[in-house]
Amino acid sequence: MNPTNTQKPDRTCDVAIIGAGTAGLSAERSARRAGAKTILIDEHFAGTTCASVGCMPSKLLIAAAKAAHSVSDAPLFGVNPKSVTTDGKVVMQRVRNLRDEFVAAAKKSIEDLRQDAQLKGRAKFLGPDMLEVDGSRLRAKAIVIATGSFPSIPETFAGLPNILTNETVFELEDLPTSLAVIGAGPLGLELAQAFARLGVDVAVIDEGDTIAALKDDAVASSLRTLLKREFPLYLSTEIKASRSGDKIEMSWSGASTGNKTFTHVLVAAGRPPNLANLGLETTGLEVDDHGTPKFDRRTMRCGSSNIFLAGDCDADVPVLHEASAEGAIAGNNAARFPDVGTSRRSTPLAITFTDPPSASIGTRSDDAAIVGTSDFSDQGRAKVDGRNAGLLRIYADSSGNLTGASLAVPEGEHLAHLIAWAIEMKQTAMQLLEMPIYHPTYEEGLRSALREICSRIEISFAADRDEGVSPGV
Ligand SMILES: Cc1cc2nc3c(=O)[nH]c(=O)nc-3n(C[C@H](O)[C@H](O)[C@H](O)COP(=O)(O)OP(=O)(O)OC[C@H]3O[C@@H](n4cnc5c(N)ncnc54)[C@H](O)[C@@H]3O)c2cc1C
Ligand SMILES: NC(=O)c1ccc[n+]([C@@H]2O[C@H](COP(=O)([O-])OP(=O)(O)OC[C@H]3O[C@@H](n4cnc5c(N)ncnc54)[C@H](O)[C@@H]3O)[C@@H](O)[C@H]2O)c1
Repeated sequence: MNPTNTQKPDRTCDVAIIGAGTAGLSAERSARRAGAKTILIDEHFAGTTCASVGCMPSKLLIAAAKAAHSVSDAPLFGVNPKSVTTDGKVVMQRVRNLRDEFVAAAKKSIEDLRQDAQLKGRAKFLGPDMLEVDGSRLRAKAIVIATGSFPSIPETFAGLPNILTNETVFELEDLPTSLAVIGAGPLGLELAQAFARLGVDVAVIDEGDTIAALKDDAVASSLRTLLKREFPLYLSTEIKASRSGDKIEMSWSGASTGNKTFTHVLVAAGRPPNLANLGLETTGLEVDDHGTPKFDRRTMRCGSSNIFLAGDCDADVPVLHEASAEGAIAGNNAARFPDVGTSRRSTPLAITFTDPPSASIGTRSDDAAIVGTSDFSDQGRAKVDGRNAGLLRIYADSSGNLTGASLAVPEGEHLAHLIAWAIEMKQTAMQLLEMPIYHPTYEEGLRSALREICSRIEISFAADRDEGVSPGV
């Protein structure tokens, strides 16, 4: 660690937290609860990314798309809605109105802090225990960095008109006419499908071949097939963009070749950590190849320093519940510093809210893992609802202990939680099969995968248990 900065501070505290997002707010609460005098610093105090430009506005747009889709799906059931129109201005206004309510709730938790526990301005390290915030110096015994992430915009889009990111797309007054979505990660796919279902001419283009961050090729392939019924998805391509009047001409080559002019482009090409210009070079922290400080995810501590990381800025698991968990670990340890404790981390769980939703749960321990598969094209309840498609794969070790899963199936967000909780509770495939499952439900779809795992490890069923697998009855 670099030596302590010897300049005289304007203020002092036990724990300074940089960033009032989900992770920073959690860190502040946790440090305060542990008895520390805290100061929470933010450039804007504009509400969290989740509430303002992330989880909540994206789910509001998806909710509108779901309404539109259920109408377009109605003829399948013999229900024929008369003429249906989408009022894009009303769609976007509702997104913003409810988004503003979530933002107001996030801001309220900041307003509730003591006045002397908040500091507005951009923070920069002057040394490992000293920050400069808009010209004033703050010394802290321990510091939590919770500065979030920012949208990466590839060079090819520089200077072009109507280039959107998650930070600007929800400000559109009306739905765009056409939209190229760059990136087939969770962000790109969620918004691409939502806009497509609301009548926008959408295409998704990605330089890689992964979709929705899924690592299981069979599940990814199943989701890819389903999404391609709704909009073109061009993967493994090199992308070029140029101005065409007030529009953007996109061309791509590689696994597929094409070009098309779009009124708007949504760049969803990842969100790297927000760590530039933070003065990290004055801290002496060891950084990885991307410039992110190395840290222990059980303590959130950077090396043997007094500095902790939390949330998207650590580039570990950039989802909300992990930002909140990391904030609590970092804040508690910062307050206890140097008496730092280790915390258990929960089973990895990431969900992408496409339809069907996809999810990655736990780990696929190794190549020898036993895999059980459920094909939802024949699942009873899914057939009833006209949603019978998708694949679910559960992984177990050689004793049948559940280790992970990957899925893209209807109601997948709920099934993903059941599997994650079963893994947390160290359940085996057989133990999960012994749980009550009501009929007819999507949960019944877990059974084929679990039974396959049991049969592979040659676990025989108890004589008083039914071995049957039936899609509907
Ligand atoms: C479109 C979108 C949809 C998403 N959907 C989901 C979802 O459905 N489910 C899910 O779990 N996750 C989702 N996420 C991810 C989730 O939003 C993030 O993981 C989470 O918001 C990260 O919180 P954070 O506290 O790390 O960062 P933020 O909330 O971004 O907070 C960082 C704060 O640091 C401040 N800051 C930065 N630098 C400085 C500095 N130098 N000085 C002072 N202040 C500074 C910023 O002003 C900001 O307030 C989504 C993300 C996006 C973009
Ligand atoms: N449901 C959720 O939890 C949810 C939803 C949306 C976003 N998020 C979070 O938001 C963050 C950003 O999401 P994301 O989907 O942008 O990130 P991501 O990194 O998962 O996906 C980015 C995609 O863009 C592609 N890409 C990168 N550079 C490119 C280029 N120059 N040209 C073409 N394609 C390119 C990558 O190959 C990748 O597929 C992530 O941290 C994610 O966890 C979460």
